[in-house]
Amino acid sequence: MSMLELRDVHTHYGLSHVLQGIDLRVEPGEVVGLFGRNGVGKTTVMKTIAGWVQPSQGDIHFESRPLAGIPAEQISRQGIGLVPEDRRIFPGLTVEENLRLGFMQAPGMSRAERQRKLEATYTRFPRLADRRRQMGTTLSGGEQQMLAIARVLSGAPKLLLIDEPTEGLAPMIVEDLFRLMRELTQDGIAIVLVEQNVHLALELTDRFYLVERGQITLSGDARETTARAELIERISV
Ligand SMILES: Nc1ncnc2c1ncn2[C@@H]1O[C@H](COP(=O)(O)OP(=O)(O)OP(=O)(O)O)[C@@H](O)[C@H]1O
Repeated sequence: MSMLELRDVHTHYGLSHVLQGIDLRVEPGEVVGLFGRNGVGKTTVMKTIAGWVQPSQGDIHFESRPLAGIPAEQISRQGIGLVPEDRRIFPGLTVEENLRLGFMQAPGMSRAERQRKLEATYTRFPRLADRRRQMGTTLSGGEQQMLAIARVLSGAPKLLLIDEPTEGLAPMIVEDLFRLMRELTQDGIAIVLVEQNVHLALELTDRFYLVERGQITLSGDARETTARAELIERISV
């Protein structure tokens, strides 16, 4: 069994049938790209995996355990971290307080361990270290994205779901973010990435899925030239 498996997953918002039978898998350490136009349901796939919304039908398994119907906090404790599109930096809290809230997701961590993790986070994200006493919401867009990722990482996820991380960011920051995501995969973390910049995302992606109207209509190996070409063609029509 794969690390994560979705079988015939359906999700509704009220009467609106948004996901209409999603089948998807993620292997350990793999980067999976989830592509598609606006409004086709990519964010809903991510939220359904993380338990932020509940599927109305279908099975989701993470490390062979069923996830569907389990509360979001519990899913996060099992090792799935969602970095949402809107970043959700807590207003009125400093960078460090935002990070400390992330540690609360990690089960059974001692105070000393938490402090060590915090220092390790600052080593990986020096810009956050410089700004640790600054209010989180006063950071630049790129720094807020880093903070959102750092906060989720403090829960020690095995699988990260990252939703449109580069939206509205300057090209240099986008490069930093991709460098960071590459480092995370080298640490063995699997990633599901939703990204509008398909060409850039494909450089990091091992396998991809194309979502159209709540269904997966194409999937493939991102390293294969023909599969990549088909994806790019399908997305640009
Ligand atoms: N909370 C909600 N209540 C009702 N409808 C919603 C809700 N969230 C999303 N939708 C609708 O579900 C559909 C899929 O939205 P979703 O955000 O998953 O798409 P997406 O592919 O991630 O789009 P985008 O690239 O624009 O973020 C859209 O039609 C959207 O309007």
